[in-house]
Amino acid sequence: MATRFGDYQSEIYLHGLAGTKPPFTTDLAALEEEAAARLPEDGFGYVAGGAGSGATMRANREAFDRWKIVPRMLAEATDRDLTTTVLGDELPAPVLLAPIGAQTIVHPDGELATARAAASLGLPMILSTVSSHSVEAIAEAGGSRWFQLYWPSDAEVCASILGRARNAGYTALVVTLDTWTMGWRPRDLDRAYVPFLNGEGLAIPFSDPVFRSRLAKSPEEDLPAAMLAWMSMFTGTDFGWHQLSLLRELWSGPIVLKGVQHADDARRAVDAGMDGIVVSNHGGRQVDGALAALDALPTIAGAVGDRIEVLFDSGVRTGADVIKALALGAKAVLYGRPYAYGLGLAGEDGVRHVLRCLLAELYITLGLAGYRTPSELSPSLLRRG
Ligand SMILES: Cc1cc2nc3c(=O)[nH]c(=O)nc-3n(C[C@H](O)[C@H](O)[C@H](O)COP(=O)(O)O)c2cc1C
Ligand SMILES: CCCCC(=O)C(=O)O
Repeated sequence: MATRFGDYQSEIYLHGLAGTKPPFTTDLAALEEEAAARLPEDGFGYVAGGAGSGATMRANREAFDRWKIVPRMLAEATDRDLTTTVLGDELPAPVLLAPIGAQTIVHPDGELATARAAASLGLPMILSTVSSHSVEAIAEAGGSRWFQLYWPSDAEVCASILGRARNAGYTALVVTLDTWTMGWRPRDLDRAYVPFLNGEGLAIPFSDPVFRSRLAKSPEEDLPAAMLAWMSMFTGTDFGWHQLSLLRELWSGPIVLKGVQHADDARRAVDAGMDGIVVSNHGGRQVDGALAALDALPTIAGAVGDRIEVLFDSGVRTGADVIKALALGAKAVLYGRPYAYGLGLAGEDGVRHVLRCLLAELYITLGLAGYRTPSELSPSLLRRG
C-alpha cells in the first residue's frame, strides 16, 4: 500500500507549534558536518573516511551535482506511489539500507537499532558480515532482511554462516566483490584504527560453531588469535567468476553482486545466472581514482538492465539523488553513511529520523518534479549542467 511519506514534513511543523524541534538536522547533505561535531573521532572517522586522496568519494558527489532535474508543471502528481518490487520484496519506496559493518563503533545499540528503525518503516536492511550482532539477534527486530557476504576462503565456514542467515529469514544474498581486501585508507591508518582490531564487527564469525572449531582457543580466551584467524579467512581472498556457482549451491534465494563498475562485469554477472547487481564503488572506500558510481550507472543499466535487477549506491544523500539514480537506470538505491550518522547521533530514533527525511524529501521532490511513481523516471527528465 502506498504511504504518504511527505507527512513527516507537516508532522515536524506541527511539533514546532508545540515547541518541539527535530532531533537533528533535516538537511541530509549537511548531516556529516553535524556528525563530525558530535561523534567520537574514531567512529566518525571510520565511517566518513575514503580511500587514498578521497578523489572517488568526492567524485561520487560531484556526479550527482552535475545532473539537474527539469521539473514539469500541472502534471497531476498529487497522489504519489513510491512502492516498488525488488527481487520479490515489495518495498514501500525504492530504498534499502546499505550494509554497514561494525555499527557499535558509533552507537552501543549498533545494528539492533538500525534493524528496528528499518523494520518500523518497512525498508529492507542488508546486514553486513562484519556485524556487531549475530544474524539471529538482528532477526528478532523483524522486518525484511537481506544478508551481505564477505566471502570467506573456508568453504565450511561460508556454508555455516549462510545456513544461519537463511534459517533466520534473510531472503536475498548480497555478495560484495570490491572489498576482498581493505582499500588504502589514510584516515584510519594515521590513527592506526580499524574496528576489527578491537574485535568490533566480528559477532557473526565469533558466534559461529564452524569458525570456532578452527581456533585453538575461543575468542573469549584469546581475542588476538581469533581476529587473526578471521582476517586470514575473510580478507585477501582469491575468488574468480567461475566460483560463483559454489554460492548458488549454498543459497536458494536471489543473489546480488555488489561493487560492479564495468559493463563487462555486469554481463558476466548475467552469464553467471545472478539475480541482481549493485553498481557501487563502496562509497569511494576502495579504489581511489575510480570513476563516480553514478557515471558508471547508465552504461551498465543500458547493457544489462532488462536481464538483471540493477541497484545502486555510493553518494546518495537526498531525495533528489534517489530520483537521479532511478532516472539513470537503477531500480532502487542502497542508502549508506547518512543512516550511520543518524545512528551515532540518536540511536534508533536517529536512524528513523534520517530515513524519514529521505523518504519525505523523495516523495515531495518527485511530486514537485511532476512524477507519480518511480517507474515514470527516465534519463529524459535530467539535463547535464
Ligand atoms: C562505515 C562503513 C562500513 C561499511 N561496511 C560495509 C560492509 O560491511 N559490507 C559492504 O558490502 N559494504 C560496506 N560498506 C559500503 C556500503 O554498503 C555502501 O556501498 C557505501 O556506504 C555507499 O557509499 P555512501 O555511503 O557514501 O553512499 C560500508 C560503508 C561504510 C561507510
Ligand atoms: C573488510 C572491510 C569491512 C568493512 C567495510 O566494508 C568498510 O569499512 O568499507
